[in-house]
Amino acid sequence: MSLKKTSFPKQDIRVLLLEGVSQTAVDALRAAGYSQIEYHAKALPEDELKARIAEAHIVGLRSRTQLTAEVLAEAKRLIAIGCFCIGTNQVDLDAAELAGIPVFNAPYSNTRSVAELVLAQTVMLMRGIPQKSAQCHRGGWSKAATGSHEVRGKTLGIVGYGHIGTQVGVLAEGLGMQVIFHDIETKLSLGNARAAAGLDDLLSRADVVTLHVPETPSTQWMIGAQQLARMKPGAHLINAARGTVVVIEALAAALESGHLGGAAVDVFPVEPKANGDVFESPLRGRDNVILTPHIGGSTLEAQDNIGVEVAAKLVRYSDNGSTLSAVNFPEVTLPEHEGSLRLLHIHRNVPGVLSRVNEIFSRHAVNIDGQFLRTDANVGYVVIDVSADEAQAAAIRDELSAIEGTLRTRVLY
Ligand SMILES: NC(=O)c1ccc[n+]([C@@H]2O[C@H](COP(=O)([O-])OP(=O)(O)OC[C@H]3O[C@@H](n4cnc5c(N)ncnc54)[C@H](O)[C@@H]3O)[C@@H](O)[C@H]2O)c1
Ligand SMILES: O=C(O)CC[C@@H](O)C(=O)O
Repeated sequence: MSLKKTSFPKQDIRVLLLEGVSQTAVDALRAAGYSQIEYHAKALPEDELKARIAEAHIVGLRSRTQLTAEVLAEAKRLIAIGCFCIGTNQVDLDAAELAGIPVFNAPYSNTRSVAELVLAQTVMLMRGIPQKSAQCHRGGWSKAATGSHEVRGKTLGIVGYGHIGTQVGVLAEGLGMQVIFHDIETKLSLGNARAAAGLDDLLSRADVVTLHVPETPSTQWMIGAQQLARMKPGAHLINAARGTVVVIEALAAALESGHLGGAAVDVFPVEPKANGDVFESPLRGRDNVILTPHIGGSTLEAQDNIGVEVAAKLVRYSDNGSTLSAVNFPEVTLPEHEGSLRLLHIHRNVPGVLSRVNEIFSRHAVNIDGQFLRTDANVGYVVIDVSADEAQAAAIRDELSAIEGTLRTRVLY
């Protein structure tokens, strides 16, 4: 296979894939010429993570690996991070950006999987199936309709009306539910869904409340004892968002007191690092709680799609410099650079850098075929296509690297 040359051969680019990301990612990376792939089925302990990431140019992970500022400080060679999931809260996005490292994710690939699970849990909880199933497992038999309800005509309250929340709403309306939602942004209502007057209003009206917010400072512990007390007696809570959104001890207390009828919880404040590790939770042992090991988005369909999508974003950035859909970085969509060398310069967004960049190019008297620039509050990303030979490009790159405020430079040949 003839491979387009990059600043150093693709075959030398080391890709570290963690947490058993789908084989489709490995296949896509190999097909694009990336052969140095280190694959781990689990998350690594922090010490090992630091040692492995120090060697890596690209890292791929799911929700368990914490890429803190401390871990990223070890990642001297890292050029890109791929979160093979929706959530990116496990990465210190600011620290990554200030190290000149874009972070990519798969914002839609497992949306449907989560929505289907939540819909199923809504039906199960409203029918009291978790308790009935547990009873049968213990040899019991209680064939009563008490506490068992159709979902038709009941109210589903969706907190966070984004990609997943809206899908859940559409599916729930298909079963005849009334959908209300609460979001901090003004959202277009799909179908007959209606915005609630606020979180308290939603909590006091819904038969089932389902959470679909990201982990942010505004969502941390947003459902505590006070909010649970506002829910209707006998109502149910579903959390497939993030474990930090619900105060789990308060949820356990609301279930213990009988105020809530049941819950389905997929995400936890502390989750085991690996399959087989012990799962500790105050919700364990309760018949009216469906517990799942953070598998809302874990279907083969979703994982395969995520593998393809995130690998493609990493390859596009590594080969071409394109940062389209990066979650922490100025987004630049770039054409191919056939016939030109492409220089990438990532710098702190401070005054004077761009004029120094341009001064270097004019001094070298190379023809500029294209220039692309995007900035955000922290970082500037400038991409320059030039007609130059490799020696000129290397000289320019060295001068660019010496500009104060430079975070990273690369040449794509
Ligand atoms: N359990 C799983 O396996 C699984 C799978 C996928 C996603 N998730 C989680 O679900 C979250 C939501 O995913 P999505 O794709 O729908 O995200 P999204 O960004 O499309 O939607 C999130 C919505 O929440 C809203 N929001 C943010 N802060 C809020 C607040 N304080 N109060 C009310 N609304 C608020 C946003 O405005 C947005 O509309 C992800 O961030 C991830 O953490 C979990
Ligand atoms: O695959 C995972 O580990 C996380 C899945 C989910 O929480 C997501 O954010 O997409």
